Amino acid sequence: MPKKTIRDIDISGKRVLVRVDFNVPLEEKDGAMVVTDDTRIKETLPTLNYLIEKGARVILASHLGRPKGKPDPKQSLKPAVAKLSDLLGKPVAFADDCIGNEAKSKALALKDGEVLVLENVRFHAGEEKNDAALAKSLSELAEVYVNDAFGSAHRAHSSTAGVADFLPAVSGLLMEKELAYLHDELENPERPFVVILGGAKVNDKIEVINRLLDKADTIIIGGGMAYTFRKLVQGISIGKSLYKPDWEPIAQAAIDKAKKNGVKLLIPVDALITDAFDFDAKKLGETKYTGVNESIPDGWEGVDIGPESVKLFAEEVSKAKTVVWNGPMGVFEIKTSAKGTFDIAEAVAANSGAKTIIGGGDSVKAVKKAGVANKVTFISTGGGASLELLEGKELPGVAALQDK
Ligand SMILES: Nc1ncnc2c1ncn2[C@@H]1O[C@H](COP(=O)(O)OP(=O)(O)O)[C@@H](O)[C@H]1O
Ligand SMILES: O=C(OP(=O)(O)O)[C@H](O)COP(=O)(O)O
Repeated sequence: MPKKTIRDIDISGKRVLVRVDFNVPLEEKDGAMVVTDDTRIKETLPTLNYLIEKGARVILASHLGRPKGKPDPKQSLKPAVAKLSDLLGKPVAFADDCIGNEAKSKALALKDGEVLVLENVRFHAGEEKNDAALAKSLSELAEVYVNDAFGSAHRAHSSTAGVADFLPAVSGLLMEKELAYLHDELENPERPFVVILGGAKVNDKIEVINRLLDKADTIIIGGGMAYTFRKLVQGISIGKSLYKPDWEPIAQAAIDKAKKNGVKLLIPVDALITDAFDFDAKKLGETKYTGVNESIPDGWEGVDIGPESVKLFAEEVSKAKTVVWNGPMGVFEIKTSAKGTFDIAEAVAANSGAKTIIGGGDSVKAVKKAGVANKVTFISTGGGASLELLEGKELPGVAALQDK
């Protein structure tokens, strides 16, 4: 059922609470946090400019990172505010808490066309629990709620879903664009349909594989979840690579279902490994490639796929007619472990005969860093959200909005 958008309601002069997904990659530079990929901010500009032109008073809410329900200066939205102000070419106000007196008085002080950003909603433990009291407090800042956070639409949280119980709720233009494209293009994808999964959010994504096995012809697995599969299929030991015992039965069920459904499940056959990994300092210790199907020694961990895996995956990608990719193949933020991700980005971009869709905050950053973003068909701001849409799930952030 199509949802009402900001075009369907009168918003001039109204205070409008817009949930955006400004969960952008940050890096520390000279002691300050800076945005290293502004795609998610840029993509909200059509909505924000529309609201500004119509004279709405715009209040933006977002999460950033996973701060575990309490304030963490490293996960503040302030760097995103600086970026937004540059992009809009006007000042943007900021409130240090998403609810409370400061947020209220700053929201009430807004004039037509002015913009206020609220601090990270996940600084409150209620956000991820979809706490009604938090949703109500957020709703009291505004007269209308707009959800433009496609990247978070698979989360049923206070600011993505709960708040819609208290305000008229419609979709923003980015949300509308993402849903229209992904829904239409992926309903009956041209085959072979190849899905590439990677990244670090294994808890979220490993569950998705099961349902994608009913849709895709090939599923390629790289990134953090590959090691559980390699342990099971190749019988190798995986050192201290990303792994949880809970993932084993889920991976085994996927392996069995792939066989039953005749879906090709491709996993890496080699890896770049390191004996020390400090993500914040962007540093690896000693690194080396393993041989094919070789175990990873104790104390070492896989941080990228190796050259033989790249060959295997690229060959499969070259034969596809539709490719959906979410999740980097390795820790691409560090130069030494970026090659696998960049090589796969090149392989996806090289298949000009296929529809190629890349989704997710970090995946999009990786494809841009690889310099091939203009060669893919569609860039989505949502990773988990696009996968859940592809699975056929109803996204709670969309379900909460008014039908047309
Ligand atoms: N083998 C690995 N070990 C640890 N982290 C990894 C590994 N492979 C990829 N990553 C990390 O995964 C992160 C992105 O994961 P995720 O958030 O799931 O992707 P997206 O934001 O595109 O949805 C990147 O920061 C990358 O460094
Ligand atoms: O970055 C996001 O998702 P993604 O990594 O799947 O693209 C969204 O902002 C959701 O963040 P979350 O996975 O911490 O809920």
